[in-house]
Amino acid sequence: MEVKDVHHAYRQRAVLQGVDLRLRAGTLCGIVGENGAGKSTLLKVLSGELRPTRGTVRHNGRFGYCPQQVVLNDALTVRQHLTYFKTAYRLADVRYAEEIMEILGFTGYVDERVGVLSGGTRQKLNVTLALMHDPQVLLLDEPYQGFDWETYQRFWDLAGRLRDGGRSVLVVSHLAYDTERLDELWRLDTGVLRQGEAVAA
Ligand SMILES: Nc1ncnc2c1ncn2[C@@H]1O[C@H](COP(=O)(O)OP(=O)(O)OP(=O)(O)O)[C@@H](O)[C@H]1O
Repeated sequence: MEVKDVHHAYRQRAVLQGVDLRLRAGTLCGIVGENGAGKSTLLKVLSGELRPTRGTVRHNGRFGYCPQQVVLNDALTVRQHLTYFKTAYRLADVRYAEEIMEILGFTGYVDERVGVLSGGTRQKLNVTLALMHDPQVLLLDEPYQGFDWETYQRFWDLAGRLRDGGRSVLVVSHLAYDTERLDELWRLDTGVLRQGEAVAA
């Protein structure tokens, strides 16, 4: 994915002011920034949900986006969500989704209605739906919000595995824990990306 000179403003409020980013295959990249720095706005622009006021975003291949706001239907079960997305992604089966559910530890909820799930479990489903078509470029907005410690660790193991398999993974968060797991760390500050502190290989 290649991002060049991306700007975005909401009316008078300039949020992105010249973002440049090259996300290579097989990299796990983190973007941190304070609340309101524009991280979600940037991911919305990268995913195509928002059109930048200036600049370009180019990417090849399958693409996955996990938004910060969980977009689920409370009336449907977990299984019904998988079936719906299987059709949308034109998948032959949901085996890979089931594997992700196993890793994130919520297979026991497959027949539950989403409306009764805890916040953390809803987020696990949110992540699973963004991943289940095995995207080459994966954009995750605050993906581990609400995760317990073990799930949090498993999430990072999964992200590392995807990176090792040649996927590009971009994780956005206001917290920069576990930066040693990242190949690249960027800080969104006054509308531009600046190099974060060096990350050991
Ligand atoms: N739809 C909108 N209309 C107007 N202003 C907006 C809109 N969405 C976001 N903003 C403003 O743009 C700025 C950046 O918001 P954004 O949600 O991208 O930040 P963030 O870095 O993701 O924050 P957080 O860490 O709190 O999630 C904020 O000042 C916010 O109030």
